[in-house]
This record gives sequence, C-alpha cells and structure tokens, in this order.
Amino acid sequence: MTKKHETTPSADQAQPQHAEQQEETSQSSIDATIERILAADDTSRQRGVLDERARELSSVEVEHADTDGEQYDLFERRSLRRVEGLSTELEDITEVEYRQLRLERVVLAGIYVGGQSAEAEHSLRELAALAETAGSTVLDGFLQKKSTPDPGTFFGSGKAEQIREAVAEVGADTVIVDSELAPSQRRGLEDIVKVKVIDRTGLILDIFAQHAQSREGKAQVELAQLEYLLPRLRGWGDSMSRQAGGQVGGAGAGMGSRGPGETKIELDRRRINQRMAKLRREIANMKPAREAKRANRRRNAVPSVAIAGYTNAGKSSLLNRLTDAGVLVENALFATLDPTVRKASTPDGIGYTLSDTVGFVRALPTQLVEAFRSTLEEVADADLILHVVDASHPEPEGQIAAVRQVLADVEAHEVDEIIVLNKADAAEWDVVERIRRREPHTVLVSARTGEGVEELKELISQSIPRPNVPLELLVPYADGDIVSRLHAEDVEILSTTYTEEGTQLSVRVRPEMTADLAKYQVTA
Ligand SMILES: Nc1nc2c(ncn2[C@@H]2O[C@H](COP(=O)(O)OP(=O)(O)OP(=O)(O)O)[C@@H](O)[C@H]2O)c(=O)[nH]1
Ligand SMILES: [Mg+2]
Repeated sequence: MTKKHETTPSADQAQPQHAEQQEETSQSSIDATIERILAADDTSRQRGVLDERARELSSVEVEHADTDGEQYDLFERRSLRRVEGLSTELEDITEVEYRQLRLERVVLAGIYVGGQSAEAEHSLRELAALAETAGSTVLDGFLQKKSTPDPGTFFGSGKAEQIREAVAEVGADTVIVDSELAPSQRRGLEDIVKVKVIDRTGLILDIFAQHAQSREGKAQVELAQLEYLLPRLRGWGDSMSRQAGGQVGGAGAGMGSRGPGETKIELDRRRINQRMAKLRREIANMKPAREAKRANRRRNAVPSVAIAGYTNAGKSSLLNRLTDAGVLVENALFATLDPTVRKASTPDGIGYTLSDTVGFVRALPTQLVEAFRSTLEEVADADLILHVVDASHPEPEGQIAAVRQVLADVEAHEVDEIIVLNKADAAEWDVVERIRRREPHTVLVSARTGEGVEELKELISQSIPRPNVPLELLVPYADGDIVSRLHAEDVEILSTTYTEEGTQLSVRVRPEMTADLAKYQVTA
C-alpha cells in the first residue's frame, strides 16, 4: 500500500474528481475574481510565513539550568533522532503507517477565514515547530484564504495544483496540512500533490509516539493512533474499488464492489478493533495502581499540586527548580508525556506532591485527550494547578485558552489555579502586564534563573490545604520522639514553651493525627 499512486484509476474513482471540478467551475465567478485579487497578496504570503523561526520553540540555544539534572534521556532521545534521507520501509502499511510517518522534507499548508490571517500564521509557525520536533525539515509554508474547505481536496484543485508545483520545486516528500482532514480530503489532495499528505492530528500523534516511554504512555498513544487510523484505512469507504484493482466498472458500486480488497480491509479493521479493546483493557488495568497511590496520598492528606500548561512553557524546568528532580527538559514540543510525581515542601515544611504532566497544544487531538484521560484526571484531582505560561511568547492568551479548554474537558476547571508566568528572563513586559491585568492570581518566575521562585513557593504554601486542627499539647520530656515527629510531619508549630512537666506546644495538625496526639492534649 506504499504504492498509493500506482493504482489504476477506476471509473468509480474518477467520478468524484470530475464532480469536484464541476463544482469548482460552477462556483460563482465572484470567487474567481476574489482569488485573482488575492493572488498578489498570496504570493507574498506564500514565502515569508515561515521566515521567522517557529516561535513555539524558543529561539535561544538550549541552556540547562543546574536544576535540570543530567538530562540522560535527552541524550538518548537525540541519538534516536531521525536522520534526513534515511528511512525504514515497512511492508504492511495498514498496520504500521500510523507510527511511521517518515517525515523528512516537508511543506506546510493551511487555510484561513478572512481577517484571521495573523492567527493562521501563528498556527502555521507552531505547525513548523511541531514538524521540527518530529524530526523533519520544513522547506516552505502556504496559507490560503478560504472560508470553507473544499470537500474533495481541502484546498480546491487549483490551489492544490500550486502546492504540487511548490512540492516539486523544493523536492519535498510530505505535505502537512494545519487542520484535521477528512479521510477523503487527504486522499483527494494526495492524488494531486503526488506526495504523502498528513494533517496536524497525525503529526501530533507521531510526536507522542516518538516520546512515549512508560508502558501506560505507549498504550495510550497507540490507542489514540488506532482510533485516528480506523476511519482512514486506505481502501475503506469510497475508494474501496482501488482495493479490487479497478475491476469494478460503471456507476453501480453496489454488490459488485465486494472484492478481495474489502475482505483484507475488513480483516485489518477487525484486528485493529481487537487491538484497541486490548489496549483499553490494559490501560484500565494500570489505573488501579495509580489510583491506589493517589488514594494513599489522600489518606495521608498530602496536598497535591499539578503543573499544567502549554507545551514547551517550561513545566518540567519548573518542577526541577522546585524539587531538584532532574526531569527531562528539551526545547521541543511534548518532551514530557509520562507524568512525574515528586515530593516537595513549603518553606515552612508542609509537604506536598508536585506532578508534571503532558503539555497541551491548540487543537490537541480529541483521540489523545481521550486516551490520556486517566493521566489528565490527576490534574482534576489536584488541590492546586500551577498553570505555566511562556511569558516570552508574544501572545500567550491563545495558549492559556487552549489549556483551559483541555482542563475543562477533563473536569479540572474548578481546581484553584495560579498562572505562573515563566521565562521572566526573556519576557516582554507588555505581555506580562496584559496577562496580569486579566488574571487574578499570577506570579512571574524564571525556572532558568530562579527569579521569583521563592515568591511562587510562598504562594503555593498559602494556596494548598494546610493542617487545620488546632491543638494544645503538653509532651513530657520522656516522650521527646513525639516532639521530633511533630517537627518532621505536616504540622504547623505556632509556639513552643518549655515547662517543668515537659514541652508545651501550640500546633495545627491534619485531622488524621488528632487520635495519636489525644493523650498529650491539654486545654489552653
Ligand atoms: N529563557 C528561559 N527558558 C526557559 C525557562 N524555563 C524553561 N525554559 C526553556 O524552555 C524549553 C522547554 O522547557 P521544558 O521544561 O522542557 O518545557 P515543558 O513545558 O516541560 O515542555 P513539554 O514537556 O514539551 O510540554 C527548554 O528549552 C527550557 O530550557 C526560563 O525560565 N527561561
Ligand atoms: Mg516537560
């Protein structure tokens, strides 16, 4: 199935293309005129969109803060980077296509509705960053003004033809479209541009597949990929006749269209469904272990703080800064997929857990949100969310909105949230001011330099549930270990006085501790 362009076009297949052309010509001539007028604008737009480096990846060389640790994973990951021009051919593409996109030299393309070109450019630059993260070289980018996507080829055959020319000119082997394409649009476009076409969702899934490490993460990504792939199996649906080798003639693609191709596709489809059911079971089986851990934390009333935010905002760097965890930090999108939970404590010694999560992105594929639901639900369960925002980005508002959308999807929108404006060392002041005006709880930090981190720790300390049962204790000197325990555990010690009978303490503890301390209790 690698040889997608070798199949002889059947009458059946030619039909929709023909219809599409008709539709195209029957579109009002006003459209054509507008297109012509825009053409001038378009040529300037076609080049230049990607002249600036993709903003989503920071433009400064990656430096690591001391707190970032040894970054062994990074070395490993780099050493596995795709090498341009080398690729592994795999035979049974219906089975492996979804993990092996073989992106090498790519051309990007997107459409925008009138008046939203800035937004579309932004999105296309982000797409470039995603493509780079996936290991490909971005050669060119196009934006087309179009209010509704063409049902057959997404761009319309005229524009698709231009893309084909550009692809041929720069020698690209893949076109990445900045939207989610319907399976038929992807096929329609591939037939014109003559190289592989993938969409934003497929690209993000590919990055996730490259970065997944844990058994659970891998299973989650594979499930999302299969879900995405299922309706996209080549030969499924309208192009069934290609599978039958073009033997099906005439308009009636009814009974006669049942050929060997369909059987093969049905088989694949059944196998994929079985695999998906198995993955769902596996993921469900992994959940109890994580839930047990979480329940344990709950029982011990350890407050939990979740770090969430747009991809590359600096979540892992912040976790490292707050805990010395040595978690992988990379100037790449979706560096972290596997949630990491670390212990941390407030300046006055109240312990809490801090967890790093998968980054979010505009239009995070729904298949991924679904597959990662169990992971993301940990965020919903937290006592506090540190929503990390890249303050060196010119317009982080869109990112904040995208993150909140995902948080709402997993019902985490009611958890207390602190907006952590990170990368203070590289921030634009007007951006910082703008966000501070809009958001009630913000703090400006730099995970790299450590600036503002003390203030953030203080804010966390005030925002997590604190021990809240006041007790007056008198502990005989013989029971000195109790006093050390009070110091070691999550107890707020308000005052200590030494009397003849023992140490007198005024404390606040968590409810679970009151039973143990009952025998030392005195009335104030
Ligand atoms: N200038 C500057 N760069 C920073 C700061 N914090 C993080 N970075 C850089 O931003 C990039 C992304 O950092 P990460 O901590 O990996 O970001 P993340 O949010 O965990 O990213 P994903 O896991 O990919 O979603 C890295 O190149 C960091 O070195 C900061 O305070 N200032
Ligand atoms: Mg990370």
